[in-house]
Amino acid sequence: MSDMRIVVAGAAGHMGRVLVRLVQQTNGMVLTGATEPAGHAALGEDAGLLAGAGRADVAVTADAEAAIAAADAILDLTVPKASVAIAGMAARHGKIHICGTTGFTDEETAAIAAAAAKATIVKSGNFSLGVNLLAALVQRAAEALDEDFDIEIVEMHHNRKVDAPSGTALMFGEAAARGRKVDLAAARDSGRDGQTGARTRGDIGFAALRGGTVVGDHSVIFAGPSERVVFSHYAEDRTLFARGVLKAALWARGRPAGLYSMADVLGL
Ligand SMILES: NC(=O)C1=CN([C@@H]2O[C@H](COP(=O)(O)OP(=O)(O)OC[C@H]3O[C@@H](n4cnc5c(N)ncnc54)[C@H](OP(=O)(O)O)[C@@H]3O)[C@@H](O)[C@H]2O)C=CC1
Ligand SMILES: O=C(O)C1=N[C@H](C(=O)O)C[C@H](O)C1
Repeated sequence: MSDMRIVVAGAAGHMGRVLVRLVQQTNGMVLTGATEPAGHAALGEDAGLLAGAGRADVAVTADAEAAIAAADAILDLTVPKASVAIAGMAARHGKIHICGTTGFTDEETAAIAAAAAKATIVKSGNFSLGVNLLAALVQRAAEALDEDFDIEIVEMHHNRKVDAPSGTALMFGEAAARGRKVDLAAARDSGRDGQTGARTRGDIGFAALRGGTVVGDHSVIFAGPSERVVFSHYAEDRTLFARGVLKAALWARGRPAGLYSMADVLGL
């Protein structure tokens, strides 16, 4: 089989640079495109050199449409507006879109789901094996522990992060809600401040901390009568996420159009 042709969106970003490096180091893949929006300072630079790896002979371009048309897959950990546009391009050209961006509105989420009628999209708020395994365990715990156990989800990230709760925290919230057979939108309680009143039984609470260079810490706490069950995950390096993104891209090759999750990729 020929090498899979890969475009990295947001190639100058924190995750973009890690992805470029990993694609260059991975057998069976070749970097054919790297994008940033119009006016970006990195346009025209070599994506490999920008990533601190070897020369890739791929100049960063603002023409994402042409890059996608000439590739098999685009790896996209950017910003919500860009991801919606990329999903549309992937649909127009029948390509693979690996989407790890977080912070979508409901409308943006629906637009990406619609694009999956014609594109093969793997979308996840967290591409790590550990987080996806933990989500399955959280669902199981929420099935087993009734509403005497209050569910609270706490996350901490670096001070650049612009969305809260994190995509991962929301994944854990969805998993807990599935286990409890409730709708997360109805049970969700985020950002308590001031005279909040007592906690509502059955709510799923979220708290977001921001500071320093923390890559991503998450805990799901089941606080019950006289005991707490706590599930935690600590990301130590962004390569963790990039490895999952590449695994998803290889898995998606040859799959029909549709919206897939990392749980599908991992068979969880
Ligand atoms: N699912 C997962 O496993 C993970 C998800 N994430 C998510 O990935 C996203 C990116 O995180 P991070 O790398 O830290 O953020 P960065 O801000 O470092 O990188 C985002 C990059 O995307 C660029 N960008 C903005 N608009 C476009 C566009 N239209 N086309 C192409 N590129 C564009 C930005 O450009 P500019 O310099 O102009 O801002 C920037 O270079 C976040 O939503 C984060 O939550 C992060 C880690 C793991
Ligand atoms: O912004 C980040 O950095 C991360 N974002 C994802 C999220 O919102 O959960 C995944 C990871 O935690 C890092």
